[in-house]
Amino acid sequence: LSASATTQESVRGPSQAGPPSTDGGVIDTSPPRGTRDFPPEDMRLRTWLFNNFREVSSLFGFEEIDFPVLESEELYIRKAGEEITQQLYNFEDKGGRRVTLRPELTPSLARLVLQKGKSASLPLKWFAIGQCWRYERMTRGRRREHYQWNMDIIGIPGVEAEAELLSAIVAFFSKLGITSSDVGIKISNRKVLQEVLGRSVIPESSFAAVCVIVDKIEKIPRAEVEKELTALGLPVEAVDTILRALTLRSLDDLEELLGSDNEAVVELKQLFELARGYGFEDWLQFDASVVRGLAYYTGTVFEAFDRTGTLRAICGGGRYDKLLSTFGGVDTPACGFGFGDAVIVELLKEKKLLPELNHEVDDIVMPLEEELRPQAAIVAARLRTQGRRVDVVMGNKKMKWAFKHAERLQAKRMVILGSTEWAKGSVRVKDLSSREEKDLPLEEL
Ligand SMILES: OCc1cccc(Br)n1
Repeated sequence: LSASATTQESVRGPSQAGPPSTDGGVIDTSPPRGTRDFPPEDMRLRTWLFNNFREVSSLFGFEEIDFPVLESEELYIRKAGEEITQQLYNFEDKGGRRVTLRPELTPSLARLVLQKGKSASLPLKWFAIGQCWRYERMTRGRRREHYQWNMDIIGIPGVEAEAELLSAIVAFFSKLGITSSDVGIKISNRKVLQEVLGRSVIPESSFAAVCVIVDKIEKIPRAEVEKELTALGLPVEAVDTILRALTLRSLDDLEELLGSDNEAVVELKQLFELARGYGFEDWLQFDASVVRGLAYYTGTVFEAFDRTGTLRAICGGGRYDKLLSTFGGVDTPACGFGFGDAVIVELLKEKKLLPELNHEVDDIVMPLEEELRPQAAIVAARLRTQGRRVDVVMGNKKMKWAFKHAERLQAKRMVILGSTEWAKGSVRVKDLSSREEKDLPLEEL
Protein backbone atom coordinates (compact mmCIF):
# COMPACT_ATOMS: atom_id res chain seq x y z
CA LEU A 1 0.00 0.00 0.00
CA SER A 2 1.36 3.42 -0.83
CA ALA A 3 2.07 5.84 2.02
CA SER A 4 -1.06 7.76 1.17
CA ALA A 5 -3.14 4.59 1.34
CA THR A 6 -1.69 4.08 4.83
CA THR A 7 -2.79 7.63 5.53
CA GLN A 8 -6.25 6.68 4.35
CA GLU A 9 -6.08 3.58 6.57
CA SER A 10 -5.14 5.76 9.52
CA VAL A 11 -8.28 7.75 8.79
CA ARG A 12 -10.58 4.87 7.99
CA GLY A 13 -8.79 1.96 9.76
CA PRO A 14 -7.36 -1.05 7.87
CA SER A 15 -10.63 -2.97 7.72
CA GLN A 16 -12.50 -0.18 5.93
CA ALA A 17 -9.72 1.22 3.78
CA GLY A 18 -11.44 2.33 0.59
CA PRO A 19 -9.76 2.01 -2.81
CA PRO A 20 -6.60 4.18 -2.85
CA SER A 21 -7.45 7.46 -4.58
CA THR A 22 -6.43 7.69 -8.23
CA ASP A 23 -3.04 9.36 -7.81
CA GLY A 24 -2.25 7.48 -4.59
CA GLY A 25 -2.83 10.64 -2.47
CA VAL A 26 -5.66 11.58 -0.12
CA ILE A 27 -8.57 13.18 -2.01
CA ASP A 28 -8.71 16.99 -2.13
CA THR A 29 -10.66 17.67 1.05
CA SER A 30 -11.46 21.32 0.15
CA PRO A 31 -15.02 22.11 -0.96
CA PRO A 32 -15.54 23.10 -4.60
CA ARG A 33 -14.12 26.48 -5.65
CA GLY A 34 -16.03 29.45 -4.25
CA THR A 35 -18.01 27.35 -1.78
CA ARG A 36 -17.83 26.88 2.00
CA ASP A 37 -18.08 24.02 4.44
CA PHE A 38 -19.82 24.64 7.75
CA PRO A 39 -17.96 22.68 10.44
CA PRO A 40 -19.65 22.82 13.88
CA GLU A 41 -18.24 26.17 15.04
CA ASP A 42 -19.27 27.87 11.76
CA MET A 43 -22.61 26.03 11.65
CA ARG A 44 -23.45 27.33 15.14
CA LEU A 45 -23.05 30.92 13.92
CA ARG A 46 -25.06 30.22 10.77
CA THR A 47 -27.84 28.57 12.80
CA TRP A 48 -27.85 31.53 15.18
CA LEU A 49 -28.13 33.96 12.25
CA PHE A 50 -30.89 31.98 10.52
CA ASN A 51 -32.80 31.63 13.78
CA ASN A 52 -32.79 35.42 14.03
CA PHE A 53 -34.01 35.64 10.41
CA ARG A 54 -36.84 33.26 11.26
CA GLU A 55 -37.76 34.96 14.55
CA VAL A 56 -38.11 38.35 12.87
CA SER A 57 -40.09 36.86 9.96
CA SER A 58 -42.44 35.22 12.47
CA LEU A 59 -42.72 38.46 14.50
CA PHE A 60 -44.04 40.12 11.31
CA GLY A 61 -46.53 37.35 10.59
CA PHE A 62 -44.71 35.90 7.58
CA GLU A 63 -44.93 32.25 6.50
CA GLU A 64 -41.84 30.28 5.49
CA ILE A 65 -41.61 28.81 2.00
CA ASP A 66 -38.90 27.01 0.07
CA PHE A 67 -38.21 25.89 -3.49
CA PRO A 68 -35.52 23.90 -5.33
CA VAL A 69 -32.00 25.29 -5.58
CA LEU A 70 -32.20 24.01 -9.18
CA GLU A 71 -34.52 25.99 -11.48
CA SER A 72 -35.23 26.24 -15.18
CA GLU A 73 -32.80 28.67 -16.77
CA GLU A 74 -35.73 30.50 -18.39
CA LEU A 75 -36.61 32.05 -15.02
CA TYR A 76 -33.52 34.25 -15.24
CA ILE A 77 -33.24 35.05 -18.94
CA ARG A 78 -33.42 38.86 -18.82
CA LYS A 79 -31.93 41.22 -21.36
CA ALA A 80 -30.89 44.08 -19.09
CA GLY A 81 -27.24 43.06 -18.72
CA GLU A 82 -27.41 42.27 -15.02
CA GLU A 83 -24.32 40.66 -13.53
CA ILE A 84 -26.55 38.12 -11.80
CA THR A 85 -27.95 36.77 -15.09
CA GLN A 86 -24.56 36.84 -16.81
CA GLN A 87 -23.06 34.58 -14.13
CA LEU A 88 -25.63 31.79 -14.05
CA TYR A 89 -24.36 28.49 -12.66
CA ASN A 90 -26.22 26.85 -15.52
CA PHE A 91 -25.96 23.58 -17.47
CA GLU A 92 -27.90 21.11 -19.57
CA ASP A 93 -29.16 18.17 -17.56
CA LYS A 94 -29.20 14.56 -18.78
CA GLY A 95 -32.70 15.12 -20.14
CA GLY A 96 -31.44 17.98 -22.31
CA ARG A 97 -33.15 20.60 -20.13
CA ARG A 98 -31.51 24.01 -19.64
CA VAL A 99 -31.31 24.36 -15.88
CA THR A 100 -29.37 26.48 -13.42
CA LEU A 101 -28.53 26.75 -9.75
CA ARG A 102 -30.67 29.74 -8.68
CA PRO A 103 -28.81 33.06 -8.41
CA GLU A 104 -31.63 34.64 -6.34
CA LEU A 105 -34.94 33.62 -4.77
CA THR A 106 -37.45 36.18 -6.12
CA PRO A 107 -38.13 34.49 -9.50
CA SER A 108 -38.84 31.19 -7.69
CA LEU A 109 -41.25 33.04 -5.42
CA ALA A 110 -42.97 34.55 -8.48
CA ARG A 111 -43.19 31.08 -10.04
CA LEU A 112 -44.80 29.70 -6.85
CA VAL A 113 -47.30 32.59 -6.70
CA LEU A 114 -48.29 31.92 -10.33
CA GLN A 115 -48.51 28.20 -9.61
CA LYS A 116 -50.85 28.87 -6.66
CA GLY A 117 -52.93 31.29 -8.76
CA LYS A 118 -56.32 32.11 -7.22
CA SER A 119 -55.79 29.60 -4.39
CA ALA A 120 -53.29 31.99 -2.86
CA SER A 121 -55.43 34.61 -1.12
CA LEU A 122 -53.67 37.98 -1.20
CA PRO A 123 -51.85 39.57 0.39
CA LEU A 124 -49.15 36.93 0.74
CA LYS A 125 -46.40 37.48 3.31
CA TRP A 126 -43.78 34.87 2.58
CA PHE A 127 -40.17 34.44 3.63
CA ALA A 128 -37.41 32.04 2.60
CA ILE A 129 -33.80 31.35 3.48
CA GLY A 130 -31.96 29.72 0.61
CA GLN A 131 -28.54 29.15 -0.92
CA CYS A 132 -27.98 31.13 -4.11
CA TRP A 133 -25.28 30.57 -6.69
CA ARG A 134 -23.27 32.35 -9.34
CA TYR A 135 -20.55 31.11 -11.63
CA GLU A 136 -17.89 33.76 -11.64
CA ARG A 137 -14.46 33.23 -13.16
CA MET A 138 -12.30 32.79 -10.06
CA THR A 139 -10.09 35.58 -11.42
CA ARG A 140 -11.81 37.76 -8.84
CA GLY A 141 -11.66 35.03 -6.16
CA ARG A 142 -15.16 35.82 -4.95
CA ARG A 143 -17.51 33.25 -3.48
CA ARG A 144 -19.90 31.38 -5.75
CA GLU A 145 -22.58 30.74 -3.17
CA HIS A 146 -24.23 32.54 -0.31
CA TYR A 147 -27.39 32.16 1.71
CA GLN A 148 -30.09 34.79 1.38
CA TRP A 149 -33.02 35.64 3.63
CA ASN A 150 -35.92 37.02 1.61
CA MET A 151 -39.16 38.55 2.82
CA ASP A 152 -41.81 39.41 0.24
CA ILE A 153 -45.30 40.92 0.31
CA ILE A 154 -47.47 40.05 -2.71
CA GLY A 155 -50.70 41.88 -3.50
CA ILE A 156 -50.26 45.28 -1.83
CA PRO A 157 -49.69 48.24 -4.22
CA GLY A 158 -49.21 50.84 -1.49
CA VAL A 159 -45.91 51.68 0.26
CA GLU A 160 -47.29 50.34 3.53
CA ALA A 161 -45.85 47.06 2.28
CA GLU A 162 -42.36 48.52 1.93
CA ALA A 163 -42.74 50.13 5.36
CA GLU A 164 -43.40 46.71 6.90
CA LEU A 165 -40.36 45.21 5.14
CA LEU A 166 -38.13 48.08 6.27
CA SER A 167 -39.48 47.72 9.79
CA ALA A 168 -38.55 44.01 9.71
CA ILE A 169 -35.01 44.85 8.57
CA VAL A 170 -34.64 47.42 11.36
CA ALA A 171 -36.06 44.92 13.88
CA PHE A 172 -33.46 42.38 12.75
CA PHE A 173 -30.55 44.80 13.06
CA SER A 174 -31.79 45.96 16.48
CA LYS A 175 -32.15 42.35 17.63
CA LEU A 176 -28.45 41.82 16.91
CA GLY A 177 -27.41 45.02 18.70
CA ILE A 178 -26.83 47.06 15.55
CA THR A 179 -28.12 50.65 15.77
CA SER A 180 -28.86 53.48 13.34
CA SER A 181 -25.42 54.87 14.22
CA ASP A 182 -23.89 51.73 12.69
CA VAL A 183 -26.19 51.26 9.69
CA GLY A 184 -28.34 53.45 7.48
CA ILE A 185 -30.89 52.56 4.80
CA LYS A 186 -30.82 54.49 1.55
CA ILE A 187 -34.22 54.83 -0.07
CA SER A 188 -35.23 55.93 -3.53
CA ASN A 189 -37.77 55.10 -6.19
CA ARG A 190 -37.19 54.01 -9.77
CA LYS A 191 -40.00 56.32 -10.85
CA VAL A 192 -37.48 59.15 -10.37
CA LEU A 193 -35.42 57.72 -13.21
CA GLN A 194 -38.53 56.85 -15.18
CA GLU A 195 -39.66 60.49 -15.03
CA VAL A 196 -36.21 61.83 -15.95
CA LEU A 197 -35.90 59.36 -18.85
CA GLY A 198 -39.43 60.21 -19.95
CA ARG A 199 -38.47 63.85 -20.16
CA SER A 200 -35.49 62.85 -22.31
CA VAL A 201 -37.79 60.71 -24.48
CA ILE A 202 -35.86 57.51 -23.78
CA PRO A 203 -37.79 54.38 -24.85
CA GLU A 204 -39.37 52.37 -22.02
CA SER A 205 -37.50 49.33 -23.35
CA SER A 206 -34.17 50.86 -22.24
CA PHE A 207 -35.38 51.58 -18.70
CA ALA A 208 -34.21 48.36 -17.01
CA ALA A 209 -30.83 48.46 -18.77
CA VAL A 210 -30.32 52.11 -17.73
CA CYS A 211 -31.05 51.13 -14.11
CA VAL A 212 -28.55 48.27 -14.22
CA ILE A 213 -25.87 50.60 -15.57
CA VAL A 214 -26.68 53.46 -13.18
CA ASP A 215 -26.52 50.99 -10.26
CA LYS A 216 -22.81 50.74 -10.93
CA ILE A 217 -22.29 54.49 -10.40
CA GLU A 218 -20.38 53.94 -7.14
CA LYS A 219 -18.53 50.85 -8.33
CA ILE A 220 -17.04 51.94 -11.65
CA PRO A 221 -15.74 55.32 -12.87
CA ARG A 222 -18.39 57.84 -13.93
CA ALA A 223 -16.87 57.97 -17.41
CA GLU A 224 -17.51 54.23 -17.76
CA VAL A 225 -21.13 54.72 -16.71
CA GLU A 226 -21.51 57.55 -19.22
CA LYS A 227 -19.93 55.34 -21.92
CA GLU A 228 -22.34 52.48 -21.21
CA LEU A 229 -25.35 54.83 -21.18
CA THR A 230 -24.40 56.42 -24.48
CA ALA A 231 -23.79 52.93 -25.87
CA LEU A 232 -27.45 52.29 -25.04
CA GLY A 233 -28.29 55.14 -27.38
CA LEU A 234 -28.91 57.84 -24.77
CA PRO A 235 -28.05 61.36 -26.00
CA VAL A 236 -25.24 63.02 -24.01
CA GLU A 237 -27.55 65.63 -22.51
CA ALA A 238 -29.86 62.86 -21.24
CA VAL A 239 -26.86 61.17 -19.59
CA ASP A 240 -25.99 64.46 -17.86
CA THR A 241 -29.61 64.95 -16.73
CA ILE A 242 -29.79 61.40 -15.35
CA LEU A 243 -26.50 61.62 -13.47
CA ARG A 244 -27.45 65.04 -12.11
CA ALA A 245 -30.82 63.73 -10.91
CA LEU A 246 -29.03 60.90 -9.12
CA THR A 247 -27.10 63.38 -6.97
CA LEU A 248 -30.30 64.51 -5.25
CA ARG A 249 -30.23 63.79 -1.51
CA SER A 250 -33.34 65.60 -0.27
CA LEU A 251 -37.03 65.05 -0.94
CA ASP A 252 -37.50 68.81 -1.19
CA ASP A 253 -34.98 68.97 -4.04
CA LEU A 254 -36.68 65.99 -5.65
CA GLU A 255 -40.06 67.68 -5.34
CA GLU A 256 -38.59 70.84 -6.88
CA LEU A 257 -37.28 68.81 -9.85
CA LEU A 258 -40.28 66.54 -10.41
CA GLY A 259 -43.22 68.41 -8.87
CA SER A 260 -45.30 67.51 -5.81
CA ASP A 261 -47.76 65.31 -7.74
CA ASN A 262 -45.01 63.10 -9.18
CA GLU A 263 -45.61 59.48 -8.12
CA ALA A 264 -42.06 59.03 -6.81
CA VAL A 265 -42.39 62.17 -4.64
CA VAL A 266 -45.80 61.08 -3.33
CA GLU A 267 -44.68 57.52 -2.56
CA LEU A 268 -41.43 58.55 -0.90
CA LYS A 269 -43.22 61.12 1.28
CA GLN A 270 -45.74 58.47 2.33
CA LEU A 271 -42.94 56.04 3.12
CA PHE A 272 -41.04 58.53 5.28
CA GLU A 273 -44.27 59.43 7.10
CA LEU A 274 -44.90 55.73 7.85
CA ALA A 275 -41.29 55.38 8.97
CA ARG A 276 -41.91 58.14 11.54
CA GLY A 277 -44.96 56.19 12.71
CA TYR A 278 -42.92 53.00 13.10
CA GLY A 279 -40.12 54.97 14.76
CA PHE A 280 -37.29 54.05 12.39
CA GLU A 281 -37.03 57.27 10.39
CA ASP A 282 -33.51 57.89 11.77
CA TRP A 283 -32.36 54.76 9.87
CA LEU A 284 -33.62 56.13 6.53
CA GLN A 285 -32.22 58.64 4.10
CA PHE A 286 -33.43 59.54 0.64
CA ASP A 287 -30.65 58.97 -1.91
CA ALA A 288 -31.55 59.25 -5.60
CA SER A 289 -28.40 57.34 -6.56
CA VAL A 290 -29.90 54.09 -5.22
CA VAL A 291 -31.41 52.13 -8.10
CA ARG A 292 -30.30 48.56 -7.22
CA GLY A 293 -28.96 46.22 -9.90
CA LEU A 294 -31.96 44.00 -10.62
CA ALA A 295 -33.89 44.70 -13.80
CA TYR A 296 -37.36 43.98 -12.44
CA TYR A 297 -37.67 46.73 -9.81
CA THR A 298 -40.39 49.26 -10.72
CA GLY A 299 -40.82 51.54 -7.71
CA THR A 300 -39.32 51.88 -4.24
CA VAL A 301 -35.73 50.62 -3.97
CA PHE A 302 -33.59 50.52 -0.84
CA GLU A 303 -30.33 49.17 0.52
CA ALA A 304 -28.77 49.05 3.97
CA PHE A 305 -25.19 50.25 4.28
CA ASP A 306 -22.62 50.44 7.06
CA ARG A 307 -21.93 54.06 7.94
CA THR A 308 -18.12 53.52 8.00
CA GLY A 309 -18.41 52.81 4.26
CA THR A 310 -16.03 49.86 4.46
CA LEU A 311 -18.50 47.08 3.55
CA ARG A 312 -20.66 46.23 0.55
CA ALA A 313 -24.45 46.66 0.83
CA ILE A 314 -25.76 44.58 3.75
CA CYS A 315 -29.19 43.93 2.24
CA GLY A 316 -31.39 45.46 -0.42
CA GLY A 317 -34.76 45.24 -2.06
CA GLY A 318 -37.64 47.06 -3.67
CA ARG A 319 -40.96 46.93 -5.47
CA TYR A 320 -41.36 44.68 -8.53
CA ASP A 321 -44.94 45.10 -9.75
CA LYS A 322 -44.39 43.63 -13.21
CA LEU A 323 -42.35 40.49 -12.52
CA LEU A 324 -45.33 38.14 -12.59
CA SER A 325 -46.54 39.48 -15.94
CA THR A 326 -43.07 38.90 -17.43
CA PHE A 327 -43.73 35.23 -16.57
CA GLY A 328 -47.04 35.37 -18.43
CA GLY A 329 -49.13 35.91 -15.31
CA VAL A 330 -51.46 38.74 -14.35
CA ASP A 331 -49.60 41.78 -13.03
CA THR A 332 -49.61 41.56 -9.22
CA PRO A 333 -48.03 44.22 -7.00
CA ALA A 334 -45.06 42.85 -5.07
CA CYS A 335 -42.09 43.99 -3.03
CA GLY A 336 -39.38 42.27 -1.10
CA PHE A 337 -35.78 42.23 0.00
CA GLY A 338 -32.75 39.93 -0.01
CA PHE A 339 -30.39 39.77 2.97
CA GLY A 340 -27.13 37.85 2.44
CA ASP A 341 -25.31 35.82 5.10
CA ALA A 342 -21.82 37.23 4.48
CA VAL A 343 -21.68 41.03 4.86
CA ILE A 344 -23.78 40.95 8.04
CA VAL A 345 -21.18 38.66 9.67
CA GLU A 346 -18.37 41.02 8.63
CA LEU A 347 -20.34 43.89 10.21
CA LEU A 348 -20.97 41.95 13.44
CA LYS A 349 -17.25 41.16 13.62
CA GLU A 350 -16.35 44.85 13.16
CA LYS A 351 -18.86 45.90 15.84
CA LYS A 352 -17.76 43.07 18.19
CA LEU A 353 -21.33 41.80 18.23
CA LEU A 354 -20.61 38.20 17.28
CA PRO A 355 -22.23 35.90 19.87
CA GLU A 356 -20.21 33.42 21.96
CA LEU A 357 -21.67 30.08 20.78
CA ASN A 358 -20.47 26.81 22.33
CA HIS A 359 -21.51 23.19 21.86
CA GLU A 360 -23.49 22.56 25.03
CA VAL A 361 -24.98 19.50 26.69
CA ASP A 362 -26.64 19.12 30.07
CA ASP A 363 -25.40 15.67 31.17
CA ILE A 364 -22.41 13.48 30.40
CA VAL A 365 -23.30 9.81 31.00
CA MET A 366 -20.17 7.80 31.82
CA PRO A 367 -20.25 3.98 32.21
CA LEU A 368 -17.15 2.99 34.23
CA GLU A 369 -17.18 -0.47 32.58
CA GLU A 370 -18.19 -1.50 29.04
CA GLU A 371 -20.52 -4.09 30.62
CA LEU A 372 -22.59 -1.19 31.94
CA ARG A 373 -23.24 0.27 28.48
CA PRO A 374 -26.83 -1.08 28.27
CA GLN A 375 -27.49 0.50 31.68
CA ALA A 376 -25.94 3.77 30.43
CA ALA A 377 -28.43 3.67 27.57
CA ILE A 378 -31.30 3.35 30.07
CA VAL A 379 -30.03 6.37 32.01
CA ALA A 380 -29.47 8.43 28.86
CA ALA A 381 -32.94 7.60 27.49
CA ARG A 382 -34.55 8.62 30.79
CA LEU A 383 -32.70 11.94 30.87
CA ARG A 384 -33.48 12.67 27.21
CA THR A 385 -37.15 11.96 27.83
CA GLN A 386 -36.95 14.80 30.34
CA GLY A 387 -35.56 16.97 27.56
CA ARG A 388 -32.03 17.01 28.87
CA ARG A 389 -29.24 17.08 26.30
CA VAL A 390 -27.13 14.02 26.95
CA ASP A 391 -23.71 13.03 25.63
CA VAL A 392 -22.94 9.33 26.29
CA VAL A 393 -19.20 8.68 26.62
CA MET A 394 -18.10 6.03 24.12
CA GLY A 395 -14.81 4.48 23.14
CA ASN A 396 -13.73 3.12 26.50
CA LYS A 397 -12.50 6.47 27.86
CA LYS A 398 -11.06 7.06 31.32
CA MET A 399 -12.61 9.42 33.93
CA LYS A 400 -9.88 12.04 33.31
CA TRP A 401 -10.91 12.28 29.67
CA ALA A 402 -14.61 12.39 30.61
CA PHE A 403 -14.11 15.35 32.98
CA LYS A 404 -12.12 17.30 30.38
CA HIS A 405 -14.87 16.51 27.84
CA ALA A 406 -17.55 17.69 30.29
CA GLU A 407 -15.66 20.94 30.88
CA ARG A 408 -15.30 21.55 27.10
CA LEU A 409 -19.04 21.05 26.60
CA GLN A 410 -19.87 23.12 29.69
CA ALA A 411 -21.99 20.18 30.89
CA LYS A 412 -24.09 20.71 34.01
CA ARG A 413 -23.66 17.19 35.44
CA MET A 414 -21.54 14.06 35.16
CA VAL A 415 -23.68 10.92 35.60
CA ILE A 416 -21.39 8.00 36.42
CA LEU A 417 -22.45 4.34 36.29
CA GLY A 418 -20.48 2.01 38.54
CA SER A 419 -21.36 -1.65 39.22
CA THR A 420 -21.53 -1.13 43.01
CA GLU A 421 -23.97 1.79 42.78
CA TRP A 422 -25.96 0.14 39.97
CA ALA A 423 -26.37 -3.00 42.09
CA LYS A 424 -28.19 -0.70 44.54
CA GLY A 425 -30.27 0.86 41.75
CA SER A 426 -28.33 4.11 41.91
CA VAL A 427 -25.96 6.20 39.83
CA ARG A 428 -23.37 8.72 41.03
CA VAL A 429 -24.21 12.31 40.00
CA LYS A 430 -21.60 15.09 40.17
CA ASP A 431 -22.81 18.67 39.82
CA LEU A 432 -20.07 20.29 37.72
CA SER A 433 -20.61 23.79 39.06
CA SER A 434 -21.04 23.12 42.81
CA ARG A 435 -18.74 20.06 42.57
CA GLU A 436 -21.30 18.40 44.89
CA GLU A 437 -21.40 14.60 44.37
CA LYS A 438 -24.12 12.16 45.47
CA ASP A 439 -25.64 8.76 44.70
CA LEU A 440 -29.14 9.09 43.23
CA PRO A 441 -31.68 6.31 42.73
CA LEU A 442 -32.45 5.98 38.99
CA GLU A 443 -36.07 7.11 39.51
CA GLU A 444 -34.89 10.39 41.09
CA LEU A 445 -32.70 11.29 38.13
O1 LIG B 1 -25.65 38.70 -4.74
C1 LIG B 1 -24.97 38.18 -5.83
C2 LIG B 1 -24.75 36.72 -5.62
C3 LIG B 1 -25.61 35.78 -6.17
C4 LIG B 1 -25.35 34.44 -5.97
C5 LIG B 1 -24.26 34.07 -5.22
C6 LIG B 1 -23.46 35.07 -4.69
BR1 LIG B 1 -21.95 34.61 -3.66
N1 LIG B 1 -23.69 36.37 -4.87
